[in-house]
Formats: sequence, structure tokens, C-alpha cells
Amino acid sequence: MLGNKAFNQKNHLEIAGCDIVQLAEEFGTPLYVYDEALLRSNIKDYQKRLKELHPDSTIAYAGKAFLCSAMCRLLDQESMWLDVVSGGEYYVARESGFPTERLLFHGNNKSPQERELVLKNGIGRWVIDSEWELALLSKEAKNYLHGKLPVFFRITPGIDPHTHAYITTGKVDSKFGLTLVDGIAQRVIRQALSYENLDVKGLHCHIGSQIDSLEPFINTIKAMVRFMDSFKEQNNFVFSELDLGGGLGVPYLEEQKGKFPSVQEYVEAIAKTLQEECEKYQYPLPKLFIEPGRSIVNNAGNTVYTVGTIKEIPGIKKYIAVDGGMTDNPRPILYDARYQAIIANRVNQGSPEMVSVVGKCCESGDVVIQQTETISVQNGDILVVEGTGAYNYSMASNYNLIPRPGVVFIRDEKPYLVVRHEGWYDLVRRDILPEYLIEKGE
Ligand SMILES: Cc1ncc(COP(=O)(O)O)c(C=O)c1O
Ligand SMILES: N[C@@H](CCCC[NH3+])C(=O)O
Repeated sequence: MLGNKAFNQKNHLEIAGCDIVQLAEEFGTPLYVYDEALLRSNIKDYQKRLKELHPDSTIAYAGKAFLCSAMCRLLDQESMWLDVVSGGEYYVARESGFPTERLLFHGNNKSPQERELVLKNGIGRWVIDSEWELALLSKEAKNYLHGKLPVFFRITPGIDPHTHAYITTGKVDSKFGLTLVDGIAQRVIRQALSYENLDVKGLHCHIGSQIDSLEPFINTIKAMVRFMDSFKEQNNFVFSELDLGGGLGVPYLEEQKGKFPSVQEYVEAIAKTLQEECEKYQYPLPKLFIEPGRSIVNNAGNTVYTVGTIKEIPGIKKYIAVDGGMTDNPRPILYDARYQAIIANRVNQGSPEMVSVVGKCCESGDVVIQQTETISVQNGDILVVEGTGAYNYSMASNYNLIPRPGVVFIRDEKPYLVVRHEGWYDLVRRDILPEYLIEKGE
């Protein structure tokens, strides 16, 4: 099992001391359930090791992994920074009271409205992604009312992290960032130094997500420091900050435990490599930023479903249909992602069987878990899919006009609803019936 789970005397699953069967009765299913203490301790693991090894550092949690007002508050309480990638994420953070000076703003195609929102309300670091964006900002930053605009430049360092192609972001052929190979990064940043409204703080890079070894991170740091040094030689300018993005992978299955570097090992590797490379080039040690997402939230999140239809095709397969699916977890259909599940109302009772857990969408690829062993499942069982804390709620959709589930945080063994469930009402809220479609009675 992943995270803080146990079985109680009723043979029910407990997450962080909360009976999941009771929780399902009280809040309904499907439901995302987060262990708040685990979210906080995952954050503290990063903070503690970084403070020891590279005290001049900042952790900007990547909001795209999971964000809502309660998460923003929690991050603020833990003195974190927050990486936002859209006007929407920025807006939610700001509405929840998160200080804008601790926000870091990403995006390869920031819209005029997004740029205006951020310039008006302030930002901790703005990550410039392209030459086009620099050209726009060179004019728009005049409207920034909070001093010089503090900027990073996103670099694609040409490193392959050997993860799924869809979540690889730092190769030369990428829609993100400025490439090193053709001198574009060098030229664009040199240009930026001539704009008096911009305060060039440093460089950013992010090579991909769900990365299972330290080597690509180490090679990235080597490439970045090499570039920083050559930029210094040619332009007499020192970058005082370096952001290495996120990307540390996590186990989703029992058999993957121990196959990913721990947070401690990751922090040790990046801090040590950065120090060594800076010594090698005699480059002043920059302030270090990182942007972990998945490794902070994934094991703290679970999705609770109710089992509905059970269909057995003799000699072929047994299908277990739950009351959610690709609408609340699109990762299996997008990346062939694998998950494991627990029957929460009869833990360890019944004989094991192989089943495929599928969703309720009108799509054959709507599979939550392809062939998993579980105890024999019955209609009405409460099925918990583990490790859904990252990129599930944040990537959920309304396909088939299915309302999205609510989110509960468990704190001190008690559940708190932090995002309410959508209802059918929410599905018509944005619809407009133009006059010509309204039939007028005589
Ligand atoms: C720029 C950037 N920073 C941080 C992250 C967070 O990555 P992860 O959730 O893998 O830690 C991502 C997502 O891949 C990203 O695109
Ligand atoms: N959405 C991806 C991660 C992408 C991270 C953003 N660059 C996933 O679910 O694994």
C-alpha cells in the first residue's frame, strides 16, 4: 500500500486514521481523498535536505500536479513558493491569499490577458519561454508597477530523461524554451540584458516528469553550468539563480517501491553536482530553485469509487466498472499509466482474482487498471485506487458530461471537503440558449 494506510477492526481501509467506507457514505463517490499530514511531510522532506545541503534555495511546488484553494493555503503555511502555468492557476493562488511575490509564472504561450493579470498584481519570478515572449515583455514590462520584472529564461538543455515521450520536455526538439545548440539562448538573453525594465535573475530548465534515475538531472546541471560559464565569459554577466524544474518520479505499484531515487537522494545529487560544477568553472554558486510536483502530492492522494456493473467473459476477462474513470483519471489512456487498488470495505477477505477495472465513459480505452489482482469484487464494493494525488484532479474532464468529483483532505483523522463535487447543474451553468432557439408559446 502507498502512504499512511491501515485496516481497522471492521476490516475497513483507513487512510490517515479515517474509515474510508464511512467517508464514502458521507461524501459519496467518486471522491479524491488526500492525507494532509503526508502532503506536509513530503514538503518537509524536501525542505530539510535542501536546507542542509544548499541553504540558499527555494522550492516552488508545481501547481499543475494538483491545485485548489486549500492546497494554496497549505503551501503558504509551509512557506513554499508556487509555480503557476496559467492565468487560472495564478488567479486561484491569488484568490486564496497566496502571496504573489512567491509565485513563479510559466507558460510557452502566455495570453495577453494572462500577462496583464500578472503584471498588474505582481510576481516572484517570470519565466520567459521564447524570443517572441521577450519581444512582448520588453514593451509590457513598463507597466509592471512593482519595480523591475524579475525574470528567468527557460532553456532546453538537450537532455533525454528516458520517460514517456509526452512528458519529456528538455530535448532540443521541444515546444518549450530556448535551445543551446544554435546560439539562440545566448542571443536572446544578451538582448534581454539591454532592457532596463527586466531584472535577469537566472536560468530555468525542466527536462521531463516521472524520471526514474538521477543521471539525467546530473547531466542537466552539467550542461547548464557549462552554458552559464560560457555566457559569463562572452558577456561578463553572472546568473545569480538556477531553477532545475521538477521531474522526480514516484512508485505507483508495490513492485516499483525502491526503484526511484528518494527525495533525499535526489536533493543530495543535485546539490553535490551543482557545487562540483561551479567549483570546476569557478562560477559563483547560484541560488537554487526546484519545482517538484508529483513527488509532493502523488502518494498522499487516492480516488474512492463504488463498484457497479460486473461483467465476466468466461475464459477471457472479468470487467469491474466503477463510477468514474478516464474523466477523473486520464493518465492510463494518455500514458499507459498503471495503478493498484484496494477493496476498502472487505480488506483481505475473499479469494484473489484477476480483474480489469474500467470506467463508465463511452470509450473502450477507459480503463483504470488493466488486469490487476484483487480480492473477489462485488457490486457495491468501495474500491480505492492509490497514488492518484498528482495529475488526476488537475487533468479531470467532463467527457460524456460527467461531473467531476470533489476533494477531501483528511486532517487529524477527520475529513474536510475542500472542493465540492460538481453536479449536473454545473454542466449547464455556462450554456447559453440564443434567442432564435427559444420557442415562444403563442
Ligand atoms: C516547468 C515544470 N516544472 C515542474 C514540473 C513538475 O514536474 P513533476 O510533477 O514531475 O515534479 C513540470 C511538469 O512536468 C513542469 O513542466
Ligand atoms: N501530466 C503528466 C505530467 C506532465 C507534467 C507537466 N509538464 C502526468 O500525468 O504524468
